[in-house]
Amino acid sequence: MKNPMSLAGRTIVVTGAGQGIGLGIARLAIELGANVAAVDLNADALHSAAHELGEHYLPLAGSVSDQAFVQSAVEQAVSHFGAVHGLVNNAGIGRPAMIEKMTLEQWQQVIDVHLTGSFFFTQAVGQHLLQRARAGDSAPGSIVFISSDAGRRGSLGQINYSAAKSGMFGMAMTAAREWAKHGIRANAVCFGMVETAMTEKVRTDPKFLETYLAQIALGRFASPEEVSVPVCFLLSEAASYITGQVLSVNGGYTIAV
Ligand SMILES: NC(=O)C1=CN([C@@H]2O[C@H](COP(=O)(O)OP(=O)(O)OC[C@H]3O[C@@H](n4cnc5c(N)ncnc54)[C@H](O)[C@@H]3O)[C@@H](O)[C@H]2O)C=CC1
Ligand SMILES: CC(C)c1ccc(C(=O)O)c(O)c1O
Repeated sequence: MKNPMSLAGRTIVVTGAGQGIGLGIARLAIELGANVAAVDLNADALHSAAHELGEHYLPLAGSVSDQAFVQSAVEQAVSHFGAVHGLVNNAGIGRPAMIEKMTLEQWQQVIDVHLTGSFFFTQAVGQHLLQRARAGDSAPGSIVFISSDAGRRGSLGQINYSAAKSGMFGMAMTAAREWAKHGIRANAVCFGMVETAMTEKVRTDPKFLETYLAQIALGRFASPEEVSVPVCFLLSEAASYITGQVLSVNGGYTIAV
């Protein structure tokens, strides 16, 4: 029997793949047999992973909030690998400030990357998946939106980020509803605290550290490697009956029915 978690012969676009969780997802997807079109603003980071990840890895440097770049990145992925079967909207930034002090620039930068960037990629990849569906492919692909518990329960100093991460749920559910009849699935994954550069300040500040750890049922933060597994699961045929869902991967930071 074929391993249902296999991504053999699939091409996945991963945004924010230069480091952290995105790089973890790219590595695991390739290990599971996929080709990965890796998108990031940081060209040096992308190119330094190229040697390790080999011929199944296509680095594409640019911003997710530049629509012309997004269109061209998806075209390059299709022409290089033949088709695209999956998308992970992972690129993210934080621009923290308390509500009363947040500038419009801080608000807008976060919205542009998380929401507008994910919209551009979902639209461009979605158009390609729809084309394949119309040509007879009954399961053309799967889209994963990377969200956060900040979008479920709020996060101090992050009204921009929390709004963007709640928005990822809405985008996943809408894409799932619009495209289910074409066999295209869309889900969101909601992470708790993962050990990456993005959270270094919070994780290493004794003032925040104890408060956070005390709220996580498993009592520890996650590694980028372990949170990449459920993302690849959702991209794979093992998740063929899962769409429109928000999967928490947070060590029990939020527990609810
Ligand atoms: N680290 C954590 O604890 C959590 C992270 N997340 C989400 O996971 C995703 C990945 O986060 P991390 O790996 O922790 O962050 P990170 O800061 O280590 O990596 C983010 C990557 O996105 C890239 N990026 C930023 N803006 C971009 C743009 N405009 N276009 C293309 N690439 C861009 C950066 O260059 C970087 O390589 C983000 O969406 C984040 O919000 C969600 C919950 C918790
Ligand atoms: C509330 C979630 C887990 C959270 C908290 C803090 C940060 C950060 O400092 O960047 C995040 O990115 C989060 O997703």
